[in-house]
Amino acid sequence: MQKAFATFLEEQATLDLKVLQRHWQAAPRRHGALPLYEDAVLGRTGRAAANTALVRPLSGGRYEIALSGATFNDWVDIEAAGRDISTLPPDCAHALLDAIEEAMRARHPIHMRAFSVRNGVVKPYDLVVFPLANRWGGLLLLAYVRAREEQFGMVDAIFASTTGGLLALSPTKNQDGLTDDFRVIAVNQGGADLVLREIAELQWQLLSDLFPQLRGTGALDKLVAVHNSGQAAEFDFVYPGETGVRHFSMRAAAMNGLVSASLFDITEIRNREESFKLLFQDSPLPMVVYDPQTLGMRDVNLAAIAHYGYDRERFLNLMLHDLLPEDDRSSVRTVFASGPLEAGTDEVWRQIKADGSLIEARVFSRQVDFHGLPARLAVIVDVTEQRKIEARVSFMAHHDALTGLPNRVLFLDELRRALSRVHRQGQPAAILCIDLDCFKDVNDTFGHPVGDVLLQQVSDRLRAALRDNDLVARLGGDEFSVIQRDLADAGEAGQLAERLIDVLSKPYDLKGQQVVIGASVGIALAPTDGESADDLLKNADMALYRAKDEGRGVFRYFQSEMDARMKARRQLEMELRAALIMGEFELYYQPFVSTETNAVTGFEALLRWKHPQRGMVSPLEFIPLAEEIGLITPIGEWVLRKACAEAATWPIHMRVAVNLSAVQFRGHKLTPVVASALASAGLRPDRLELEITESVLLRDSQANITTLHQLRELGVRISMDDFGTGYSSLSYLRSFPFDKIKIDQSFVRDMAANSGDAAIVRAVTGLGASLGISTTAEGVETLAQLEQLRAEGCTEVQGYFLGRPMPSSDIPALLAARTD
Ligand SMILES: Nc1nc2c(ncn2[C@@H]2O[C@H](COP(=O)(O)O[C@H]3[C@@H](O)[C@H](n4cnc5c(=O)[nH]c(N)nc54)O[C@@H]3COP(=O)(O)O)[C@@H](O)[C@H]2O)c(=O)[nH]1
Repeated sequence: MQKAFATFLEEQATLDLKVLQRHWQAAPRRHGALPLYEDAVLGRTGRAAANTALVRPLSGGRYEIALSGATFNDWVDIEAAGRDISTLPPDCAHALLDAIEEAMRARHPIHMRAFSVRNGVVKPYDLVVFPLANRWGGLLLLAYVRAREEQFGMVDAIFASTTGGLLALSPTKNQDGLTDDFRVIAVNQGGADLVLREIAELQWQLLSDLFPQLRGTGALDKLVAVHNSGQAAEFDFVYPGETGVRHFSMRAAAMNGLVSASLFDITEIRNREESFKLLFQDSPLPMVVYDPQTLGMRDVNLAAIAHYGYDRERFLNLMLHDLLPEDDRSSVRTVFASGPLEAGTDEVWRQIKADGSLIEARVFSRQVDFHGLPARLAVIVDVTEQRKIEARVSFMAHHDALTGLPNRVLFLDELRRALSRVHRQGQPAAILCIDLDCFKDVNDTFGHPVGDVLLQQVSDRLRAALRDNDLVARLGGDEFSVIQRDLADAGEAGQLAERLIDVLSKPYDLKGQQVVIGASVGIALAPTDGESADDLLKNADMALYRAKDEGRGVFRYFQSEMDARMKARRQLEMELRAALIMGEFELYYQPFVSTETNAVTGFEALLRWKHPQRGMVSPLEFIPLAEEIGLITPIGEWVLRKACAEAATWPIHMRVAVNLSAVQFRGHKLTPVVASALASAGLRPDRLELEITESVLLRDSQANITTLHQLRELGVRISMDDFGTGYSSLSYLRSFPFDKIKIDQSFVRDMAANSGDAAIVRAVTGLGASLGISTTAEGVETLAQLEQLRAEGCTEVQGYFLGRPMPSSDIPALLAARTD
């Protein structure tokens, strides 16, 4: 019945509003202006008059209520006529002003929903504002309000909408008349959801019946205390429910004999806190929580205590920057306080431990909530060891392990830096390349460990001889290089070179061995001798090459013509490599003849290079280069195989002599190669004579003598070439039992004129005879020389007089001619 009446009223009101709207629309308008108040409203509002108010604009954006009906006054809860709208209750004033301004802008009636709140009850209204013209000019506005049926209490709204639990609890007494439990009077949906029940299941029930374990949590006692004391309280409790342990937070207040309580599930927060605690305290990584404002420590984990060595109490009294050395504190304070390290940092901080030792650490920090306050959690990764290793690796990458000097990589970096300084400041610099003379001999004679000591002593001397501004590096082997910065003139580089040669030429004490070596130096000047670091180094190296070439123990400045020579050498090197592949080598054969029978006893194989453009190239030109670049090994093997193969076609008593370079003795491959050459050719080993020079006995002498013995075991003959030209030829005869001594052609050439040479020839032949070693004299160019050698008892002779080196094709003719 009541509902039907309400609907009736609603319909009436709607009708009234429609009437007003129709009048406003139907009213005449002049020139599109708004309808006049007199035409649209005056005497036409009828029943709606109670719901309306006539509003008049004042100056300064203010509005006054000129007339107001009873329903309108109810809405604003005041007699509105004659009032400035701004003095009405704010809920109505705001709604009215919004609608008025909108209607004036739109020049059209505006319909809005407005609310009034009285005594916690919210009432919705329809508010319609009609803009009108005033007959005297200006505007008028008609405001119409109509209450809507629905209305609701504010408390109900909050009660229904909050997801937290809200409860109204009525205390119950026990037999002793004391409050010890509560009955649920009201509970919202949020509360029911929290405890996983329906509202109907909870209402009017005792808490202890609903939640039997609640008493054990202490929560019931606290509610009783709130009721008894009238004091509100806030507390947390843990409830061991059917679905697992849950954490709740409760706020309770006593109210008119009831207790109202709000309940929140804080299980997730507590779990998060627990896992944070677990991750924090049990983490093997040192961690601290600090206040981003004061940098004071809030918490430290066990790993941090162990790592820094402070006890917990002392640690917690520290500020974050107390962990840093004095010098770093001010800058770090800003960095850590502003907290730019959200995702971690590449920066490494120095830190001090309780015992004063310094560590290096990376600090990763992020914002955390610590017991409800903003804080930063810093994870500390100690990188001290890693940094030491990195530093060591970097040092090793840039320094020579034996001497500790910068290596080639660092040297070139420094050279580039020096060069840009030269370009910037215009003051020249010099690069000095130093090579030790006779270092190889020391190594070969005394072994590598002694060679290493020598290199260390050389490094020390070089370091000591230089200014702080200069730099010395070991580029490899016995090669050192110096950067001499800020030269006053080019002469300074020469003076330094002289000083270095002098310093390095002084005797060394190597594990009790007194050794003297020398040094050669090549100098290139920046910027004149090269644009780049590589060019300068290359040119200094070229100058060094020249210094070594010109007698060692000297220094040479780079000159541009050296470059041309070096280029020519490089060209030769390239062509030499190609020659072997292209088959441009040939063997010529020079006979040696018995002084006793005048018969040819064999031939010496002599290498020739038939260059497609340059013609025949002398071995004197290319063999040293082939030795230097290691190409002599394959070339020598080719000579051996070819000579053996051709000798196998000669009369059976004839031998072939093959020259061996000392380089061919390296690598222990010589004996198998000789054996293979003999086997492939089918040549009897005693028909092969291997000629060696003293260089074979100088370098790696012991290993080479072993190889000579192995060759001898094959049945091959070994002869000593160029005898008498070396420093200790006689001593070589002691080190290996040679089959033949070849007297150097320099003695033969001047034998007639120089009695000294004749005496040497006589001594060598006599020595050979007494040791049972045959002697061959080289370079016999005249009959007189031949006769003299025969008279001295020389066994064999060789030279242009007896036959020049010839292609193998000429051998049959030569042999035929000599037997005729
Ligand atoms: N490791 C190798 N060394 C080799 C090989 N082939 C040659 N050589 C060495 O090259 C040097 C120069 O040799 P070459 O130009 O062939 O000169 C030899 C003869 O032509 C020359 N000779 C011979 N008789 C005379 C003479 O009466 N007068 C004169 N002015 N020169 C003469 O002497 C060179 C032979 O010398 P040697 O070896 O000491 O017997 C030279 O050192 C060769 O050894 C090779 O395959 N491997």
